[in-house]
This record gives sequence, C-alpha cells and structure tokens, in this order.
Amino acid sequence: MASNGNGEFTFANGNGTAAVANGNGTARNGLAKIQTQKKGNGMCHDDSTPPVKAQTIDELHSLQKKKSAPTTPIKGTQGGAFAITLSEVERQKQQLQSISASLASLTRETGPKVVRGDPAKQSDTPKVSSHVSHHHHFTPTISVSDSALKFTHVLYNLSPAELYEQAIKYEKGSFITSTGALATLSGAKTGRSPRDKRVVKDDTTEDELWWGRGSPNIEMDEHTFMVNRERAVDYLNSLDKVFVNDQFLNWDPENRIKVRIVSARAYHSLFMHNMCIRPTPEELENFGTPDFTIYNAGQFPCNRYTHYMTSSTSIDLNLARREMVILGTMYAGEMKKGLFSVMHYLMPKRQILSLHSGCNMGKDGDVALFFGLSGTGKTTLSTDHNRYLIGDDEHCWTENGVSNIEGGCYAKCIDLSREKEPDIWNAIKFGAVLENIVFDEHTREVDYSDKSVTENTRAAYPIEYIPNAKIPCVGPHPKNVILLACDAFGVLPPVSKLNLAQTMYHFISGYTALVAGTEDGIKEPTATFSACFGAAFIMLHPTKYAAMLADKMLKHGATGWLVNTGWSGGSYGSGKRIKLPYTRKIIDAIHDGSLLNAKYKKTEVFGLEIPTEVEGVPSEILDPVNTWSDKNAHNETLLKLAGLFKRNFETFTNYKIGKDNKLTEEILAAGPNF
Ligand SMILES: Nc1ncnc2c1ncn2[C@@H]1O[C@H](COP(=O)(O)OP(=O)(O)OP(=O)(O)O)[C@@H](O)[C@H]1O
Ligand SMILES: O=C([O-])CC(=O)C(=O)O
Ligand SMILES: [Ca+2]
Ligand SMILES: [Mn+2]
Repeated sequence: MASNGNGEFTFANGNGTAAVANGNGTARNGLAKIQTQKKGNGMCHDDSTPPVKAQTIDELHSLQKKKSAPTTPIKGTQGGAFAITLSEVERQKQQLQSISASLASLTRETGPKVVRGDPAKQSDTPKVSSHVSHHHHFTPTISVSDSALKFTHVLYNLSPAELYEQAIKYEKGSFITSTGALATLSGAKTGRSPRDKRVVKDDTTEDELWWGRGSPNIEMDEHTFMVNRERAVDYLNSLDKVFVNDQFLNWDPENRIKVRIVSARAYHSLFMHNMCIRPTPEELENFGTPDFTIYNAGQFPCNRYTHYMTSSTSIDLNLARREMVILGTMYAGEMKKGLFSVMHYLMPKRQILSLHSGCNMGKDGDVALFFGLSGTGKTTLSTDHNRYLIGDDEHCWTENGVSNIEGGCYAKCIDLSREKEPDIWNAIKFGAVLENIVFDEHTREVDYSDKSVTENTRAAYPIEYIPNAKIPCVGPHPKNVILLACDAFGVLPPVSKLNLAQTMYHFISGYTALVAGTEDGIKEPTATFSACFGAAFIMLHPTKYAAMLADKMLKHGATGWLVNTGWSGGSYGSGKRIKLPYTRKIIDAIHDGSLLNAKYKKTEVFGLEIPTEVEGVPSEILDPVNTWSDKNAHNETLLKLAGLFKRNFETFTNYKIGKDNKLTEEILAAGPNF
C-alpha cells in the first residue's frame, strides 16, 4: 500500500476493487468504478466471451495455423483426394532431390540429406530412429565433420512474414521499423566489391567475353572456382538450415530465366524474394531445374591461400556451370548485380539488348529509358506518379519492346523525403528490406539523413509496392532514351538533346561523378567513366551493346537526351546539386514531347544542343556558364572535363560499331571539340 497524498491509501497492484469502490461509484482520484459480476454461486468468472474450442494450450496453438491450401489444380477427373496427396508427396520429393543436387559437394557421391522446415520446430525434423522419437525435446548436436549424418533443413520460398520471424529471431541487427519494414545490417560490406568479382576464363569465354583493361571481368580458372564453390557449399551444409529461393528473371515470357538462390540469411532470402520475379504457386510446382544457381556463403570468407584471392571477399561467376559463388561479403546487391551480369551474357546471344536502365511509360504508351550509373537518378526519376513504372534498374530490349528483368526496386535512401519521393517513401512498409539505416531505438522511426552505418543506405521492395507499377513489367519500344549523368564538375547542362552519334558517344563513355558509397571504398564523388553506364556488369565488349542500341534507336526512331542530375553553379564543394523538382520538370518536358520542338542553341566544347526554355525551370540555369560566378573557373573546368572525356575515349577509337564505318567516324566526332 502507498499513500496517494490525500491521506488515503491505495493498492499499487491487482486487488484494486476495495480502493476505488466508494460511495458514488467513481473513485475520488477520477478512475471509473470497476464492477465485478457476481454469479449465483458467488464465484467470479472471466467469461464475458464464449470459451475457445481447445482443451489445452497446445491445442489452442494448433488452432491458430491452418495448412496452406494445396495449390495443384486437380488434373483429370478421377483420383480424388488420395491421388492428389500422393502426387503432392512425389512433387515435394522431387523438389528436395533437386535442392540436394544443388547443394552436393563435387567430391562426394551424393548430395546432403535435405528436409523441409525449420529445425527449431521439432515436428519438422524426421525421426531418425525409434530411439530418438521417444525423446520429445531431443535436439541433435551437429558436428561439422558429421555432415553426412545430418539433415540440412531447407527453408524453401518462405513468405515475407516467415522471413521476418527468422530474421528477428536469429539475425542480430534485424528490427521492424515504425512503418513495418525490416531493418537489417549487411555487415562489414555496405556496397559492392567490383575488384573481387571474378569470371571463369575457359575456351569459350576466352573468345566471347571482354577481358583486359577496362573490363570488369577479372579472370579465374575453373579449378579455383571449384575450390571456392566447395568452400561455400561445405559452409552452407554445415549450417543447420539454409534458405532456398526459386524465382524468375525477366518479364518477357519467352526469355524468362529460372534462378535458384541458396543463402544462409533470412535477409538475403527476403531481399531476393523482393528483387526477383515471384513465381505463382502453380509456377513453383512446375519449376524443375534452375537455369542458374547462386551459392551465397557471404558470412564465410574465401581462403586467401587460394590462387587469385586478393582479399577475403570473392564473387565468382562460372558461365559454363551456370553458377555463382559468394564468399566474404553479405552485401545483398552482389546477388542482384551478379544475376544482371549473367543476363548481360545470355541476352545478347539471343540478339536481345540488356540495359542498366530504369523504364517507365506514359498514359499514351510512350516509353522512356533512363540510363545512368549508380546514384544518378534511375530509380528516383523512373518512379513518377504520373507514369507507369516498368522497372527501376535492369531491362531488356527485344524485337517486341522492353521488359524488366526484375520483380522489385532497390532505391537509395539517403536523405529520402516523403515530399520529394512519395511513392518510394510509401513503398517502405511491411515486406520491404531496409539496409543499413539508422532508427530511433524506441519509436523505430527511421532517420534517413543518418549516414552512421553507410552513405549507401537502401530499400528493396516488390515493384507492386509502387501504386502505378505496370504489371506485367513490359512495354512497347522506347520513344526517349535519357542518359543521366551526375556531373560533379557542374559544367554539363541540365538537359541537352542528342543526335544518334552523340547518344552513342555518351553511352559508350558512361560518364558520371560516382556518388559515394555504392562501391566499396568510395567516399567522395569523383569523375568516373563506365562504358554503357554499367561497365561493372557488362560481359561483352561495350561496342557490342552500343551497336545494338544504335540499331534499335534508329529502327524505332527514339530520341537521345543527356540530363545532368548533378551540380550547378560550381563544382562539388562550391555549387549545389540541381533541385530534384527542376529535373522532374525537364523529364516531364521530354516525355510530353514539348522539348523535342523547343528552341535550341549549341554549347562550346561539348557541342551540345541546349533548350533556351523549359517550363517550370529558371532559364538561366539551362546554360551552366550563367550559374558560375567565376567564368574563368567555369571555362577551365569545362576544358578539364572535356580532356577527361577525350582521354577516356582513346580506348575505343580502334573499334568499329555496326557494319559500316560511317557511324563509327560520326561517333568519334561527336565528342568534345577543342
Ligand atoms: N536532381 C536530381 N535528380 C535525380 N536525383 C537526385 C537529384 N537530386 C538529388 N537526387 C538524389 O539522388 C539519388 C538518385 O539515386 P537513385 O536511387 O535514383 O540512383 P540509381 O540511378 O537508381 O542508382 P543505382 O543503380 O545504384 O540504383 C536519390 O537519392 C535522389 O534523391
Ligand atoms: O548494385 C548495387 O549495389 C546498387 C546498384 O543498383 C548499382 O550500383 O548500380
Ligand atoms: Ca536504383
Ligand atoms: Mn543499378
């Protein structure tokens, strides 16, 4: 008991009836009177609602979950329930055999024993012997060297809710944010590691792929790949459970690729659930053997005594085996972009152009592509409330039009605001993965301005979280091809109209100021050239993709544009990044066709056609020289950048694009002139 200050005594807990029940039915301190209903027998019963249909707590819990409905449509008329059950068992068996084959060590005769379900749930574990089955709470102790005797539990295509529970229970750093997203940490690596990405050079790939200076393909031999594969597979098999995702790439049904992702973290499984195309239950039943498999053993390092290894991180691609192995990095973007590399190999073989671009479509069916390196605005500008989103990062352009490769978006979150990017903001809800963000420990509200973990904070969400997503994510041939550059020098105009040769010149150059963070170790923007706006992901020589782009743009009459989403009024440090609302106005004017027929003037040095007016944009910013207070500094910077372009392009002067030499010469002439 304690004094309430009025000289009265109240009970601090439970038995409050006596204290609050006073004469007029209201407690003197304002609390409502608590009534207890007395039954005839004088006993109190808490039975205001009917009792549950369970006799025990276990029974109660078993009522909570019902079995997922069988998804196999009844094939044929006879057979009945029994036949369906049998084929369901048979199908599950085949699925497990396929997963066991995926996880098989190449030095042993059979794959591991696999079983579906969470090892933490007793009922999911098969009883190995009658002796064991007597012990209800028996948990086997697993020793790595006994892997032949143990089961590898497979958590197969879990739902987001199940993956949330796995992450929160078992992965440190997993939390639910105030809007329902799953906050997670990717560990020591918060960006991709391009210097640790290797490709097996064999007789075929030696001729087919782009090797040497400028190429992203660092060679490794078949044997070393096998060593790393074995290391990853052994690691995964030593765990008591692995996650397996069977999903698709490419919304074009004729060119769909089946991928399997084996990983050790719920975070990785949910990330790929969001980023790849999610199969329907029927599609999953008929999935069969994957076309490509990722072994993500990112928690485990590669062995630095292994040939070719220069760090403890290695991302290894073997095109002949159709496999990728990840060791020593948990950054999930490696899986997304690793698969993109695979598409950059497979699609051109089918005369399909693969593109590091965003893509959206207007109400009238006009399609725009947004090329650009990391952080230049593909996701931000393709996510447009007035247009249908086809995809934010990876596309294919076929004879029939465009298709998104992915089933989700991967947006940069640094300084994300509800006002400027409402659709992305609203997509960060239950099911979305939020990487490396910082939140209030109590309210779980995310502080998007906080770079404590990394500048490269990211959200991965299914594309249908964007209200005007175009499902299926396909569209007709593009009308506009927008090249985005985030120019840290502040000398490229906010928008220029390009002719075909200029479009090719800038596409092959792939200029931007690489924005901090997405690639490991880059902290400040620096001028970067990355062929095809994605040299880190292309597999063939850049001119192969460029020639295909030129063909398609010519054939379908697409217009090229160069849009600077970077600095204005000076270089990085003195100028400022162009306001997003201005860039959006520029993009609107491209989409609605008004910019095509605007008045233009030609710039010095780069020879770019710039409009004198764009609706909603102050005219003086359209020519960068106007925004610099120091004109000499401007001219010097302009020449400096032009020099960097020239030097970069020297590597390409010996290559021919297309059948005749005419376009090649035009492209060479389309660069800066000074
Ligand atoms: N004028 C602008 N135009 C476009 N984006 C801008 C502008 N000013 C600031 N930004 C910011 O720049 C970032 C652009 O990132 P975005 O996610 O669109 O990159 P991306 O091209 O999709 O890169 P990645 O390939 O790495 O996904 C966003 O954080 C956006 O808010
Ligand atoms: O791959 C990543 O981590 C993010 C991305 O989209 C890119 O860098 O182009
Ligand atoms: Ca993006
Ligand atoms: Mn990208």
